[in-house]
Amino acid sequence: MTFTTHITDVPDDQVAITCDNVTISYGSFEAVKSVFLEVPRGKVTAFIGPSGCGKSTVLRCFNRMNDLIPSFSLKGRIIYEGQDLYEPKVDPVEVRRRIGMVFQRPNPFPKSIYENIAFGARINGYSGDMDELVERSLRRAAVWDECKDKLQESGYSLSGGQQQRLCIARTIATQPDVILMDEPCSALDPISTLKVEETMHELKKEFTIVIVTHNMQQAVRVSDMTAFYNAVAVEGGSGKVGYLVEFDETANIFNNPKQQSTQEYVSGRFG
Ligand SMILES: Nc1ncnc2c1ncn2[C@@H]1O[C@H](COP(=O)(O)OP(=O)(O)OP(=O)(O)O)[C@@H](O)[C@H]1O
Repeated sequence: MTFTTHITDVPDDQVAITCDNVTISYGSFEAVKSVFLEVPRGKVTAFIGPSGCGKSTVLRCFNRMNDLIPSFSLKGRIIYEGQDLYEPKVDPVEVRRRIGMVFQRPNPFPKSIYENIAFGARINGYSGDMDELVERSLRRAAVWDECKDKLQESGYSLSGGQQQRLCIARTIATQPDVILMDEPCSALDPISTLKVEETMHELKKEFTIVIVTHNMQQAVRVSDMTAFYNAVAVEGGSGKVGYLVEFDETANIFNNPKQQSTQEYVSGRFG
C-alpha cells in the first residue's frame, strides 16, 4: 500500500492549517498515516469516511486535544500561522483558544446561559463589555432569540439543538480563528441540524471551519472542500490504518472523484 501526497494548490496566504506528512499513533498502533493536507482559510472543510479511518484523530490534532491521551504520539508537522503546533515552546491552551472545538454532544457548562459565554471569555482575559460579548456571540450562533429572555437560566434548560448553538456561541466568544466540529449534529433532530448548518454558513464568513460528519448530505450542504479518508488492513498487522484518499472541492468529491474508493463511498457502496 502506498500513501499518496495530497497537498492542493491553495496559495500559502489562504491556508489555515497544513498537515505535513502526519502519522498519528496510539501506542504502537498507527491510526492514520502520512496525511498531507492544506485546510483553506475562510471555508468549510468536511472530513468524511467510514468509521475508524481517523477523521476525529486528525481533527483533534489541530488543537492538541489528543495531548490528553497518554498513548498518543504524532510524527510529521501540523502548521498553523507558520508555527509547528507540536513544538515544545507552543502553549496548548493558547492553541485551543485560537482553534476552538465543538463536540458531538452538546456540553454546556452547568452554569447559566450568560455564564456559559462569559466564563471562558473572562478566563481568557476579556476585559470589554461582557453583556455585549454575550449578546454578540449568541447572535452569531443564531440562538439569541431563544436565549435573550432567559440568560440567567441554566444552559441545560435549552433543547439539545439550542444547547449545541450555545456551545458554538461559547466557542466564538473566545475569538478563535478556526472552529473544529466533531459530528456536531449527530445528537440532534433534523430541524436542529438544519439550524446548526445555517449557522455554519454564517460563521464561515469569519472563521475557518473543519467538520467531521457521517452525513454525506450534510457535507454536500455545508462544505466547500471535502477530504475523504479510508482505512486499509496493514500487511502482517492486526488493525487497519487510516489514510487520506482524496481532498478536493466538495462538488468534485461527490460528482467527479478521482479515486474509485471515493466514488464507491459517496455512492453508498460501502461504509
Ligand atoms: N484514545 C484512543 N486509544 C486507542 N485507539 C484509539 C483512540 N482513539 C481512536 N483510536 C483508534 O484510532 C482509529 C481512528 O479512530 P477515529 O475515532 O479517529 O476514527 P473516525 O474516522 O473518527 O471514526 P468514527 O467515524 O467512528 O468516529 C480507530 O481504529 C480507533 O479505534
